[in-house]
Amino acid sequence: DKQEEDVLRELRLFLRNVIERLSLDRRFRAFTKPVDTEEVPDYLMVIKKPMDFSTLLTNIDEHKYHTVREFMADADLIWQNALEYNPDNDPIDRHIRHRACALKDTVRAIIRDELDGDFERVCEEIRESR
Ligand SMILES: CC(=O)c1csc(NC(=O)C2C[NH2+]C2)n1
Repeated sequence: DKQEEDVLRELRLFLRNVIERLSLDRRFRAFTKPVDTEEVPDYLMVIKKPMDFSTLLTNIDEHKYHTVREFMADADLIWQNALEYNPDNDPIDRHIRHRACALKDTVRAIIRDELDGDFERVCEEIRESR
């Protein structure tokens, strides 16, 4: 109904704003677009569900996320994939793991500080009612 569509529209606006702010952070540049499988040919053999900021944005615009929890499941893939694909003790792997952990902490802090628990509960109620 109208009020429910207003809630879901507010959810999309909030999630787009989170992605926009993450995309402006230079530490997270490697996470802005899908990994180029021409440059990194074995990536899809290791990582089963690639994710990046541009894909999250497309998903938001396609109304794929009805709750913040659903969005977080995909957003967490970005840093989880980076930790999995970069396990070695070499400087490049360690640098991207450090950025992956910074992404994990940054997303959690934004959600903790800026998402009203009552708003997420309304989103979950709408989801369960459908
Ligand atoms: C986005 C992401 O996790 C990514 C892109 S390239 C990369 N890692 C490397 O290129 C090599 C350094 N050891 C593997 N990781």
